Amino acid sequence: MSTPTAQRERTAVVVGGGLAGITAALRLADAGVRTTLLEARPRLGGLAFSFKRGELTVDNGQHVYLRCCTAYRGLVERLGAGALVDLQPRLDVPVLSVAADGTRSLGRLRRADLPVPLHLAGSLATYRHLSPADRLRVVRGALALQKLDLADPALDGVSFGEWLRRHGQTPATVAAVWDLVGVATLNATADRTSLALAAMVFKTGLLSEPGAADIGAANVPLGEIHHDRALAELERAGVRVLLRSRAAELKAAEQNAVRLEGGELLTADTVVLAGAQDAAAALLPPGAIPGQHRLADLGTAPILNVHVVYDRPLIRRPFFAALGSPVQFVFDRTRHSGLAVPGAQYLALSQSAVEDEIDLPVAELRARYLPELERLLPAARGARVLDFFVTRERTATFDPAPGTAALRPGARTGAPGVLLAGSWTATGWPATMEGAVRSGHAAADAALAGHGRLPVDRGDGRWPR
Ligand SMILES: Cc1cc2nc3c(=O)[nH]c(=O)nc-3n(C[C@H](O)[C@H](O)[C@H](O)COP(=O)(O)OP(=O)(O)OC[C@H]3O[C@@H](n4cnc5c(N)ncnc54)[C@H](O)[C@@H]3O)c2cc1C
Repeated sequence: MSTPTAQRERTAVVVGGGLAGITAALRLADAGVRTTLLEARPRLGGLAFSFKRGELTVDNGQHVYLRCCTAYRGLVERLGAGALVDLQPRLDVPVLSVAADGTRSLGRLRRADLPVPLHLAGSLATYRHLSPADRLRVVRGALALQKLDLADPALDGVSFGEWLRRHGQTPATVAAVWDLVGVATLNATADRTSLALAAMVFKTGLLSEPGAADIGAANVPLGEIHHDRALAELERAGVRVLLRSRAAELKAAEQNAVRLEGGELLTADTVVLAGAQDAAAALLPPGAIPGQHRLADLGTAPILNVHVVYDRPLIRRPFFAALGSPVQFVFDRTRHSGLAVPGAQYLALSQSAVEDEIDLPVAELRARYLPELERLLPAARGARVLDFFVTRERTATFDPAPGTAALRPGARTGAPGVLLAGSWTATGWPATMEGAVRSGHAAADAALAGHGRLPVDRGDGRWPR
């Protein structure tokens, strides 16, 4: 005879060891649920991971977060990794452009310690990449954006680009401000982005609190936080972590059962599917969520990272953005990577929304990017390239196109005890670490609801305890 759930220890299986799955598993374990975390790959961290290349430890892609990413910051603290991330005291993005005659111009997107929206006014007023008239246009655009109601479903039917044009934005303002920020955060140009997602990003990041957009990043390889620290903390919390363990089938019944590729069957009251949308589509019982057959319509978008090790230092700042160049953002990775060649510098170019480049051969990317780096950085002209390689993430994010909101399900499904998590679910955020962690909290909150007075995620970044 089976024991009633209320009288025995509750159990959960979390499928997927990315940030969403790590969060959900920790929360469930914290609440006393006997939890198993399955990860198909040999490491945790999902899309935000590191690997070894000779002496270098390489991140698959440069990851940054903003001060307003409270849930991600809360997870980092929960993992005891607060000292392994840095956060700018004040937003400061150097933006470099080089004219055809070689004239270099460095603009700065910086914030002051003033209330919103004045915090950006001084920086915009002197922003070299825009004429005075265009600077005013940006201010008007920002004020119009601030008035948008993020709860209005109509926003998702419009492209950000179309809205920007309707609000007086020019190709110059789109390139120097809206796409400069938007492509990196949304992984699509304004014309291909839902106004709902763009408005969410700009309102939250630039127009909520003065410090919201201060930029942070790990000061160690991502794997030290998302794998090493996460594994240690999950095990400390009592989670059974099974790496190299792919869930092949979910049998939803009174007791849900997950069959591993190797044949093992794990039964659990709660199953959190925390893989990407294709993984969820493969495992969800038929009819578990409305519009399940449309999950594949939630497309994906690529991110490319171009890694170059030079024999000498070329940049002094931790990162800069380029304008009027195929180069988007350039990060100094020397310190994080363990590069041991004295005097050498390791730069990583983070290239978002690069559908037309993601499959180009390395030789072609080298021919495209090395001369461009020489044009942007005069010191590169005499420098020797010690290493050049690329990392390609073809399905880095979901495609943030208009119409996306309707395709993103919430955590709850119609199958009892089966929940969804992942940055692609309905968090309101674009595909980010923040969205992933929020989705993990949402799944845990839904799983734990009705099981007594357990702490829930308050959305303030403090780990529910
Ligand atoms: C190159 C790149 C740069 C990025 N830059 C940023 C950035 O700067 N800032 C930012 O906030 N975000 C960034 N992102 C996005 C961010 O990394 C993701 O949104 C986030 O990590 C997604 O986490 P997740 O847990 O939702 O999913 P994932 O990371 O996709 O994790 C899902 C996990 O589930 C596992 N899985 C799937 N199916 C199964 C199965 N059947 N059985 C077992 N395991 C399974 C997968 O192996 C994977 O590990 C970037 C992404 C990339 C790729």
